[in-house]
Amino acid sequence: MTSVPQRHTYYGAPTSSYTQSRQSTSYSSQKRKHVTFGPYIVGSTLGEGEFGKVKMGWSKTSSSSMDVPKQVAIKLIRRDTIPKNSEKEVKIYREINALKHLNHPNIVRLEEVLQNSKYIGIVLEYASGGEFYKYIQKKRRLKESAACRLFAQLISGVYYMHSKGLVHRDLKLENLLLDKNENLLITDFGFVNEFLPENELMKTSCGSPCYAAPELVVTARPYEARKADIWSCGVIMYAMLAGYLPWDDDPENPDGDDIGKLYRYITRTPLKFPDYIAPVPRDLLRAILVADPKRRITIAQTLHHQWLQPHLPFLSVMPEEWDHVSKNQEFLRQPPQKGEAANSARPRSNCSVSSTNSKGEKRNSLIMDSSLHSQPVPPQQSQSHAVAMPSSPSPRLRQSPVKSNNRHSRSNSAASIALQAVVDAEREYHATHPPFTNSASTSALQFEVSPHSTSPRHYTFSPTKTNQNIVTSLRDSVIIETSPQKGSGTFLIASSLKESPNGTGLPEASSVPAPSGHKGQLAVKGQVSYHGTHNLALHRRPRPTSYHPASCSTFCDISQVPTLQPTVNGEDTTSQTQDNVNKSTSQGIMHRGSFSMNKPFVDMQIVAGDLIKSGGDGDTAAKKIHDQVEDADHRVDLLRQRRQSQRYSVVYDKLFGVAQQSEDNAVEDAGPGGNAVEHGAPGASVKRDKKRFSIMSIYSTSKSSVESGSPKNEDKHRGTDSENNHRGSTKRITSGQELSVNDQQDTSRKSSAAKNTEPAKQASRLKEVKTETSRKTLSAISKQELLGQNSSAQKSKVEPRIEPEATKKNATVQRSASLKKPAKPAQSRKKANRSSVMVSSVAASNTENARPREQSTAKRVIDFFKRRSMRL
Ligand SMILES: Nc1ncnc2c1ncn2[C@@H]1O[C@H](COP(=O)(O)OP(=O)(O)OP(=O)(O)O)[C@@H](O)[C@H]1O
Repeated sequence: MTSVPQRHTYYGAPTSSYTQSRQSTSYSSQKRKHVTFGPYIVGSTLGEGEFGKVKMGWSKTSSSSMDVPKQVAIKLIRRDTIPKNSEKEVKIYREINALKHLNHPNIVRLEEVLQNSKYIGIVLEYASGGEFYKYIQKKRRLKESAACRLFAQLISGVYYMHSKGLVHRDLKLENLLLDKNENLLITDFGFVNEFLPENELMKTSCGSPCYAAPELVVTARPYEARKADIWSCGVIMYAMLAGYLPWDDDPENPDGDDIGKLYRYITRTPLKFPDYIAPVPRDLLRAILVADPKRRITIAQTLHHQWLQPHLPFLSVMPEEWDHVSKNQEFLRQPPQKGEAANSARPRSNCSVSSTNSKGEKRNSLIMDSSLHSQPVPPQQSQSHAVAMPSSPSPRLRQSPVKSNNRHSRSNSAASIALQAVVDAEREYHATHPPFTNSASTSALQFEVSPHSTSPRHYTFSPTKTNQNIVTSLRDSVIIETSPQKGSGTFLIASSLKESPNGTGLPEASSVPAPSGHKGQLAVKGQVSYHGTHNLALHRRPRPTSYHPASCSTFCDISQVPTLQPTVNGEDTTSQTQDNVNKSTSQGIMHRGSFSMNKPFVDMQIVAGDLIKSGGDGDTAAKKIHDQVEDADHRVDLLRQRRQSQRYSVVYDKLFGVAQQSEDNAVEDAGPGGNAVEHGAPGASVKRDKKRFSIMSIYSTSKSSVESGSPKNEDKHRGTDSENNHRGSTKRITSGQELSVNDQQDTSRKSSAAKNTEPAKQASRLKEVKTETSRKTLSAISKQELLGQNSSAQKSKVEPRIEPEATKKNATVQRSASLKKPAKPAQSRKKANRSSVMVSSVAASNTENARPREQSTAKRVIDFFKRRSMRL
């Protein structure tokens, strides 16, 4: 099974009381150094791409001491690896310029772009849900409802992008991430390009073989880029539902390495479906995955396909609405921080994060002909898109609640408020509609043109009684209103929904034509159960992201690329930034032709230092993280002290030798940073994380051993090296049951004999009798100890059920961490859960209960020897 990186969750700052108590002592005395980049503390590596590493980052500043530092993903690109006027440079600038213009909840948000003498840092919204393809791998395939929701998000994002005149051209599972609420985020805009209404055909064949539309590969003719994006969306949809890629079963080309063969196969072989894909999604897939781009469904038609009907309220939000909402929301949540430029205001975000650590596995993006098709050099004004502060926030937005538990909502997203509105509408819709009723009632969608005399680009918000009405104006000055009708079970969409003849990508008129040749598919009446239990084994091994390395060479004719602008120094940037802030205030959305592949120097901020280490003084985020690390250190110290205090007694070591060994592992593994990983401190390495999980697995074995409660069970674990650890910990719990009283007597006899060698030689027979007596006494103590140990083992067994508050909290943390671990069979997952509980109980007994008990035991042993030597 493919391994999915282990995740850990950041639970924010330590509790205030703890922070306060530690602040005064350790923090001030010991300044930790953090790697920083501009205003961010740089943490662990999230992934690696073509351009370099993507690092986790924490904003150093937060508005109050209780605020959790904002997390971001920083794509760090070494400047010396980007040759001037190279394809690489173009890709980077493309990405930055595109992201600057895109404000959609399903498109990764660009926070800012920073640079210093060594690096360019693209600061992005942090996608804590990880990579989408791993999510599918973990689940094997998605349930239809989940796939539908995520596909709706994908389509909404792509539609938005197209409406801005941009095409992604490299849509694939690997370029999709998930946020903390499992919402989709489109990322990696390195191949993005602008299409112009009068010239929207492109020549550059880019993308990834398995996701690239056939017209990109089989012909050299210019292609319609939007249609190519739709094809890729179809492949993604198929992968979500099937658990593997379409046309992935050519026996002559099993790995798809031969791209020529792959595309011949694609164009000649009809699309096949596993039987668990229901008719309605099949219909959509058949409409999308049409080799002839002219016959392929448009994105506007896709929006209104029956399969996406449950998400129509969401899909009906117009691009302008996203821009408007996002601008307002930015304003509402980003009060400029002290000493910060207005355009670098950083929104606060809540942090439930996980870390993935994937190596760049996706180097297969393909460029077959990178000559840009008579692409005019974008006008200079296009570079003037700094973050703008809107004049006044919408009062409606201020009132809108954002509920965290909604699926479409992202509390830290650019447009979560609007999302919230559509989520509510969707919920309303779901309440009155059984999910995925497969009837031919497309007429249930009633389209109604409501002409409105508002001026172009004028946004109208209806007075909101509830969040269920979203009124927005279209470019052609028509109000679109989505209003689920209570009671009637009818969903009304009043809109113009016209595909604009100039290719702006707006939806087509009221009737949604069924894809040619597939009308019959829609006419399935009655309810169809979609969630059949078909056996995946019938199909080929699912390869959701099986990826076929490009067999053709990747090249780029950079002679066609517009000349890049010279590097701009910091002073210029400053003056231009202000200028552009002023300009962009009036720029709501991106105008056609404003996209630029030139260096986006406007938004770049110059940051001091080259990923320098800086002191954390006065740095709230650093302080919090430091405290967490301190906390970990402190706990480790306690463990070490405890261990040392136990060493003075040979008998003690003999009695608890195995337990000590096991604990040693724990001490080593829970070394400084072990806890830091748990709390997400910067620099927490995956290695440490692994160690933490290995501790968990050790205790997992212990637990099962305790549960079985028999030495036989323990024997099963004997054998390999790795199992020896398990064995050790098993003994820790079961030693009381395993060691017989006789063994203990022997042990104590030997140790006392060792101590008594000298006196014994000189002693008379009378003394030997005394020694015999003392041996008996020791046996008695050993028995007592043994009983104590047994009861301790029993206690560990019971403790999970009667956890103190702190322990419970700990257990919850551990549980959630282990649940996020790689996909495992149900049984082993259960085991992991149990192990989490064990860890917390053992930890609790280590720190609280066990210490006083062990000290008194040791004292008793010492006392015994004292008494004995006195007697001797
Ligand atoms: N915003 C983000 N949040 C979390 N992780 C991210 C984010 N962006 C990127 N990553 C991680 O970093 C990895 C590499 O990022 P990305 O694909 O953007 O780099 P790249 O250099 O553009 O790669 P590519 O070769 O695909 O263009 C991703 O696979 C993902 O694991």
